[in-house]
Formats: sequence, C-alpha cells, structure tokens
Amino acid sequence: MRDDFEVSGNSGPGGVRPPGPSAVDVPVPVELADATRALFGDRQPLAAAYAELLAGDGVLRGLIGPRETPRLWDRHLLNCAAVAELIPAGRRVLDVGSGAGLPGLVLAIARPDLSVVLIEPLARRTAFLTEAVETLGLTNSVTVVRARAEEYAAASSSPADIVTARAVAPLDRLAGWCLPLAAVGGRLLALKGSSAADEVVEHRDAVRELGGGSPVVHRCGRGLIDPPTIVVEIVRERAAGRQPSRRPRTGRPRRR
Ligand SMILES: C[S@@+](CC[C@H](N)C(=O)[O-])C[C@H]1O[C@@H](n2cnc3c(N)ncnc32)[C@H](O)[C@@H]1O
Repeated sequence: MRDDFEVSGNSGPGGVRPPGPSAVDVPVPVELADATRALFGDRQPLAAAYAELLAGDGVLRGLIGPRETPRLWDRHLLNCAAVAELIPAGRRVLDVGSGAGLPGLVLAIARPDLSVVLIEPLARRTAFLTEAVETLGLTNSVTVVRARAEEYAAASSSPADIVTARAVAPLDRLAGWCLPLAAVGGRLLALKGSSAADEVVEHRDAVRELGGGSPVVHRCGRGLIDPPTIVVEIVRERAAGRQPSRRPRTGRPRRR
C-alpha cells in the first residue's frame, strides 16, 4: 500500500486500557442480555467499554447523536455484531466508511480471529477511531486508515476477503467503491435497511457491470435480535466491465 495515507494500529501489544474520563456507563438492557452474551461471548466487557466510549467521547465529539445512547446496544453494537455469522474464521476485513467504528470495530471486538482495516476519510472520525482502538487494546488486529474507499482501492495491493459497509451509499455507488477492494471471490457485505430488496432490484444490472454476482439478501441474528440485521451480499466475480465470455453459438457455420 502507498504510505501517504494516515495509518494507525497493528503496531503495539494488546491489553484493554480503562476508558478515559469521557466514557459513560451504558448497561446492557435486560432484554438484550442473552443476545449480547451470544454475540460477544467473553468479549462482552470489551464491547461494554466501546459502548462507553461511544456514549461519552463519541457523543461529545459529534460522532453519535445523543439520542442514540439508550439504543446503542440494539441499533449499533448488536446490529453490527450479528453480521459476524457471514464471515469465516481468520479473514481480512475492510470496513468502508466506518464513522465511529460501525460495523468494523464491533466485528473486531466480537471476533478476535479477524484482521480489520477501518477506512474513513474524515479526520475527526479517524482520530476517534485511533484512540478507541488504542484504549480497547486492539492495535494488533485493527488498522485505521484515513482515505476514501476509491483512493484506497487505487493505491492498495492487498485485496480483502470481506468488505463491509453500513449506511454509506446506495448499492450501485457502494459496489463501485467496494468491489475493487475485494479479491476476486471475495465479498461485499452491505448492511442495509428494510428497503434492501428494492435496492437489489434497482441496482442489479449496475452491480453486474461492476463485476459483482447476483446480490443475495441475508437476515442476520435471527432468533437473537429483533429486527435481524439485513445484509446484501455481493461476490466479486471479476474486474469491472469484463462480462463472462458467451458460449459459442452452435448451428450452421457463417458463410465467409
Ligand atoms: C452515515 S455515516 C455511517 C458511519 C457508520 N458506517 C455507521 O453505520 O454508523 C457514512 C460514513 O461514510 C463515510 N464515507 C463517505 N464517502 C466515503 C467514501 N467514498 N469512502 C469511504 N468512506 C466514505 C463518511 O465519512 C461517513 O463517516
């Protein structure tokens, strides 16, 4: 990768530091206790430390609206952690437009086997992400990069197994930014709302032009969270614009 992006992480030893003075206690709501245990396992204290950072510094620095604090667990942490069921062990994940770390940082918390790169263009957000990664002791598994996805794709030579994105752009634009970041055979997992199926219909052709296969809609976390997280999965089948070659036509040979 070119080294003119601001990059941090993947350097020091792990070990959770206690959240700083601007952390706010965010207890897990009783009705979410089982889901939280199922999705975070023994990493639940780390998830709680991240929730405290979001509710404290995240709100103070304008990365999360104050009205989100009471619903941090369901709308943000559990919503994102549920996507882990689509990611096999040991994969390299790029999270595009991470904002305050959603879903990339949550996936790194829930799944210590993953190596995660958080790609975010805004300095205020990457500053928060870098501090959160250090505070949570995740510098061994998480890297923060300040860049737009298109810039990173043009400069990076290490394609990802999985590219994630939540609330970043409509599916056609998102596929244009994210598919070039994935290896051929790799996958974009786009966290979408209830209009996911309509988006798929609207943008299917554009996605194909961009080298993606047929989008598949998944509902993650069923039986654990309500509503489940809706994820549109797109496999990168080939480089953009190169359509699969047609089978030769059979029948009478053409006259010369
Ligand atoms: C609405 S926020 C969503 C943040 C986070 N994913 C979440 O779900 O809370 C969209 C984010 O995408 C980032 N973004 C916009 N265009 C981008 C691009 N071309 N490449 C990477 N990130 C981008 C913005 O800076 C912003 O942080």
